Amino acid sequence: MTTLYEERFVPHPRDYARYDTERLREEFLVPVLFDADKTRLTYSHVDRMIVGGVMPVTKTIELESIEPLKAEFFLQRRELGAINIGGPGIVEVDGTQYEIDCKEAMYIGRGARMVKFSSRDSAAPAKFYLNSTPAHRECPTRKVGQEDAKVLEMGAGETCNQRVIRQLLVKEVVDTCQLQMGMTELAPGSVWNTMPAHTHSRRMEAYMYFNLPEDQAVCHFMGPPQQTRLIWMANEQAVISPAWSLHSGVGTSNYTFIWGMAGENLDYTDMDFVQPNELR
Ligand SMILES: O=C[C@H](O)[C@@H](O)CC(=O)C(=O)O
Ligand SMILES: [Zn+2]
Repeated sequence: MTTLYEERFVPHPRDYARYDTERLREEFLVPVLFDADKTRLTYSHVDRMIVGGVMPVTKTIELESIEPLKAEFFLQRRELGAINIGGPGIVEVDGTQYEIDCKEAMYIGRGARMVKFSSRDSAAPAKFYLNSTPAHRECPTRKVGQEDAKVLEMGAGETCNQRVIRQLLVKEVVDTCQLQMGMTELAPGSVWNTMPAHTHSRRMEAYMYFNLPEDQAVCHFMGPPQQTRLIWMANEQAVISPAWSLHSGVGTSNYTFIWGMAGENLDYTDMDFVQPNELR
């Protein structure tokens, strides 16, 4: 088997408040995404988002359907975003090849039957981070490079949150059903992401931290703004943020992360902000 998957259910915020460290990690943390020549998927029932990783080293890896989808092929009723965080890679969709370099994205619309991932050089393998959500219509498959991104400069050195947000799969850039994805890069010396924090009960979100030195960590905050908890995270791990949860983090160094959202709308700016002094 080249595809390993896990299924996760939807925690209720009242139950979440009683979880201990281990239970919090079991429900929300996705500890391993990249495994040589394998696809790893976590099917979350939170907006049915699948969070995963494909790391082709010596082989070409085909995207396979998994049992919970009860589908003939993975994208029969879904759309997919893939962002490469490794060496130069190739994504092939129904016979058409796309060169996807580090920090470049691919949007693959519903109905694509054969999706394959490979690396240019097995010594510097590609690592494709995946987010997939149910789709009600077919949107065209296309590559989204760094130059296509909508760029936002946020934060400041004084508040240790200076960062650049690159919106890759957003409605201004590419047509999607419900998926949105992008990448946020912190400036050296800046460590806080998504501060001031926010919630958006219209959409769930997943964060995947990378470019974090192996001996460093990100302390990720979650929960309703008046009842937060934390999850310590390592490089190349993801965390699921249900619609009732905020999502913010502080690192022991700077880092980059990929965010992906799905749900009610495609309005990135639709957020309910919470100021730092209002958090509990
Ligand atoms: O709803 C939007 C998402 O949480 C992120 O795009 C926020 C983010 O990258 C940041 O502020 O650093
Ligand atoms: Zn958000």
